[in-house]
Amino acid sequence: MHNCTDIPPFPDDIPTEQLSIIDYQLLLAGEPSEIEKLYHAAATQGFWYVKNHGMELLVNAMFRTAEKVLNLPLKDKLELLQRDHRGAHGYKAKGTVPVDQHGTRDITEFINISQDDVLAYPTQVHRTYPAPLREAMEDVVQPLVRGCVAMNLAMLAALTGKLQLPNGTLARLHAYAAGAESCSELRCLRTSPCQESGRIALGAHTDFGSLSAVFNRLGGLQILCPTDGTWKYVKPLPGHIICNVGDALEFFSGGLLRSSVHRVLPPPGLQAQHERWSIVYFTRPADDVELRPLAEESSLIAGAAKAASGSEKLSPGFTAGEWYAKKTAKYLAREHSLPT
Ligand SMILES: O=C(O)CCC(=O)C(=O)O
Ligand SMILES: [Fe+2]
Repeated sequence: MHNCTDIPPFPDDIPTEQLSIIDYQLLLAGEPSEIEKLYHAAATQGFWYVKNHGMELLVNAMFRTAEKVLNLPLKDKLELLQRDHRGAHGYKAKGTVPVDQHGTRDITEFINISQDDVLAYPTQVHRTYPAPLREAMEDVVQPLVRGCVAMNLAMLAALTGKLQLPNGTLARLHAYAAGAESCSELRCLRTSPCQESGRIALGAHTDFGSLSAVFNRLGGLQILCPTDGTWKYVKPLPGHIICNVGDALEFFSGGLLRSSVHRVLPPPGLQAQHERWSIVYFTRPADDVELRPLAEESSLIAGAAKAASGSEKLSPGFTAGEWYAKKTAKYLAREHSLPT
């Protein structure tokens, strides 16, 4: 299922959001039109594709690793359960989170792998992981996470300039001093096949951090379109990463960048009979970074934050670590009452 040629095509008759495609190599070369395209996408839809990232082989290997991990017996996976905000690195079983007002549960399981643990491996920072992950750590997980860190830092650097912040400002908020803890992580998700119409696999949410990079093969990801308020699919394109802005970057930018609401439905059309796998890498600020507009560092951001004044949304009064804990608390509380 991880080979794009094996899967039924994404239907061409469903509402689909057109996203900009950013060429990672042009971005690295500092091409002004590419940087402008990225900023525009981040400020309007909050989502875009990235091509020419050079990580496709690692991504395929990570899908194979994810399959081995999530195919472990449920009792082994339950030993990896997320426990609290610190232990949000770990396993979330399917059926633990209500996805609508009737209390219908999600149909997606996932495991969160802490970036701190990956980069420090074999030293353990937060927790241990099962054998299939440990075995792939050096050849697959570490190089993939390093590639994602580099890509997201390159995009943050480009956005730093467009937000008229001094060079290095956003990078600094995501630099984890030696020994400091971060919430950045790699997530592997599996959604059971489902042909029930209207079923939601993963409920509507925004991402907590600054930037997310989504690798998927089958459709199902939808964004709430900012212009007309309707749900639109994001079509997976072979070799392309789907990237999006998270809450932290919306706060830092005084609302200039958009953390868009999204959700996952079972794959559309003929794809619905297949299991859906995806991998997401989340870049999050260091735990102690305060979430608020960076108004002192940029008059552009100061102006935007002022124009949006009254919107508590932009200064929630939390650090990144507290924000993450608050947002995860809702489903961590339910982990121990799994439906059978
Ligand atoms: O599976 C996907 O395509 C997206 C998953 C997602 O939005 C998330 O895990 O935050
Ligand atoms: Fe998400």
